[in-house]
Amino acid sequence: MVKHALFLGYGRMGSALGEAWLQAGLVQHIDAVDPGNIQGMQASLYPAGQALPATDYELVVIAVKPALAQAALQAIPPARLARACFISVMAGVSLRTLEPLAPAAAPVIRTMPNTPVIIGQGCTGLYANNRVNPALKNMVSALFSAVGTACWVETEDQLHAVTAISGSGPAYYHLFSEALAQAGMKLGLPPDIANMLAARTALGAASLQCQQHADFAALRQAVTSPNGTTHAAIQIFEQDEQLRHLVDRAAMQAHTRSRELDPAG
Ligand SMILES: NC(=O)C1=CN([C@@H]2O[C@H](COP(=O)(O)OP(=O)(O)OC[C@H]3O[C@@H](n4cnc5c(N)ncnc54)[C@H](OP(=O)(O)O)[C@@H]3O)[C@@H](O)[C@H]2O)C=CC1
Ligand SMILES: O=C(O)[C@@H]1CCC=N1
Repeated sequence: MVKHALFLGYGRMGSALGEAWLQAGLVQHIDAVDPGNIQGMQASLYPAGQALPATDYELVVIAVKPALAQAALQAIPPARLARACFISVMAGVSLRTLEPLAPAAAPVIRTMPNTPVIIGQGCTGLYANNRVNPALKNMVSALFSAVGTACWVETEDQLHAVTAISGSGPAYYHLFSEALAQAGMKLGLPPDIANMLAARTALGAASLQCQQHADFAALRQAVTSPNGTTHAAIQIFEQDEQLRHLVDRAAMQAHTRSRELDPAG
């Protein structure tokens, strides 16, 4: 168990992780620096600039926007961070940028979670610098497994792909659900029924996809009767592979943006 953690940024992602870890008893106490007016949290909140308790933090989680990483870290007295392991959830920001902001030889772990961590259904890609020993790796695996599924990637560069697929991915599914529900309304369904059908269909389909050995194409084919209604719809999506090309382009754009977010370039 982590006794004392410091969070820099306690917005959507920081608070989702911090509050879940406190709730699960994986972290005993959190001090969170955040200028926002955040209410109802178990963590002790400190507006940016206010003095922190004289504690040696074991864990520092950096959950500010990428451009604020340097300012947020440099505002903390170095003595508080001397023994800490650093976890970043920031998109794009590389170890090359992060390591000089932490004490020399500090263990630094980059992570890319996604919003379903809020309900314990997230998935997180993880990558550690060479100062992270196996015990620390296990501890970090346990933290992120407590909010969903966690996997270590082999290269730091792969985190850009994790960001493009699962970090940003929930928004893609939400957009598809918006479009599907709107189509339902155009076809005469009341909004509450159209929204419920879109959401429940996403949940059911995702649950099938998460079964062991699931084959996405086979699952699609199981819905698609020859010359039936699904076939009629899929023909539109698959015309000139338009949907696949669109998804490819969108993911590539997110990947490029992730690279651009690193102040080290
Ligand atoms: N949202 C997502 O789906 C995901 C986000 N991430 C990453 O998480 C990070 C945070 O994103 P998210 O939680 O969505 O953003 P939020 O804006 O919800 O949270 C960031 C928080 O940091 C606060 N903040 C601003 N400046 C400072 C400072 N100097 N010191 C401490 N806190 C500060 C902000 O306060 P204020 O608003 O008052 O400025 C805000 O509450 C980003 O780097 C993003 O790449 C990673 C994966 C998924
Ligand atoms: O949009 C973003 O930049 C962040 C990173 C992944 C999800 N949200």
